[in-house]
Amino acid sequence: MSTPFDSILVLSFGGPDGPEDVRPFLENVTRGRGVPPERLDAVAEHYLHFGGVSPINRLNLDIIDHLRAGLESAGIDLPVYFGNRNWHPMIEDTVSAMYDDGRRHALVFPTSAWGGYSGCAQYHEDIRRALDALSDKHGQPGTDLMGLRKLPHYWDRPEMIAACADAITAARDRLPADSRGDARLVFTAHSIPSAADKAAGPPTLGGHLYSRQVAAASERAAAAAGFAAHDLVWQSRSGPPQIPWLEPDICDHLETLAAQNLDPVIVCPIGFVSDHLEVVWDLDTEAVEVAERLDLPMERAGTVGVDPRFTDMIIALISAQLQGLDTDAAGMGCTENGARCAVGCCVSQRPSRPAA
Ligand SMILES: CC1=C(CCC(=O)O)c2cc3nc(cc4[nH]c(cc5[nH]c(cc1n2)c(C)c5CCC(=O)O)c(CCC(=O)O)c4C)C(CCC(=O)O)=C3C
Ligand SMILES: [Fe+2]
Repeated sequence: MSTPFDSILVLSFGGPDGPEDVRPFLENVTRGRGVPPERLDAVAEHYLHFGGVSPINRLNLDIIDHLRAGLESAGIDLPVYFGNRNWHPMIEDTVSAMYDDGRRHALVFPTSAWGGYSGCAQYHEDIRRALDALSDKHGQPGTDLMGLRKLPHYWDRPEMIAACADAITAARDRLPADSRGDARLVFTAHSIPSAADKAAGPPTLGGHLYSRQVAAASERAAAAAGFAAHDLVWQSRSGPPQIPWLEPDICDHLETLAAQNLDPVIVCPIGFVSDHLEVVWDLDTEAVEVAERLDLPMERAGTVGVDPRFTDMIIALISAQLQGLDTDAAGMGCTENGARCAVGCCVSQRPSRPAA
């Protein structure tokens, strides 16, 4: 569909809004993906600890409020919609409502900055699912009805790196003045199965696109914050224990660091744009408990979603598209109607999901 863009869809992961949502939400997340029941029980507990409410929906609505205000100041008159992969508002319902409102060509902003199956390809699958649902409803191919163009990976945008560096500096300033100079900087992102990381990105680039992007973003943010050294670790692992995932885990790494010395640690969740459950539970609860047991002073840096530069970045990505940038020039991850970024790109490792 080559009509001009007439709307924006913010597309995210979704999270429960109350205790009764927790189980059905987790069922949606893990549909046929080999997450053991014990792990699901444990994760359900994490959500129930917060009354069954994930902060993610409210945080996304904040991002959308800022985006609407930013678009207005930039003189861009496009309505902003919100849809999720795993919980309400579900992308299928949102896209259907967009169609009913007369929207025919939307730009899709995903709340993941990264490549890889979970961070990019799965968002393309969400877009295809929504177009399929539209097709079922109207009896015509979804792509004859509407076009949806996902914006590119944005982990390397200068606004992101600058916002992340400032969040690190702010965390360092919260440490006691006499030990700040020795602080150790540790970046963390969501772990994924090692096989999924190996398969991440177009085959021509040799795989490992996700972990390489996270490593490169960490390098840049550390340098911008004035750190000569840093570590990169992973968090929130799920899946059966016999399957390798990216390591080390943040909590294991805190043990390793404490065995060396008790210099304070700054933990920067570079892998996430907002303080959702993976941050407030896995870092602010679990990792904090480990650090306290070890007597290791620890400060967690904020996430970038609340920084005005994050909004500026989304608007810059949108403006580039409004100026007629084609998908190839826009950067990796930008395709129309859920098309893969390249042949064989991020092919899912799960036999239950055939590669498109
Ligand atoms: C790379 C990546 C991102 C970053 C990119 C992006 O942001 O998209 C991310 C984000 C998120 N992950 C989230 C939550 C969950 N992730 C799970 C499971 C999994 N994540 C994976 C990867 C990622 N996940 C993987 C490989 C699995 C295994 C199962 C599968 O292959 O799908 C599970 C199941 C239970 C468990 O095992 O933990 C839950 C509940 C929430 C919402 C938090 C909230 O509610 O506030 C968010 C933003
Ligand atoms: Fe996840």
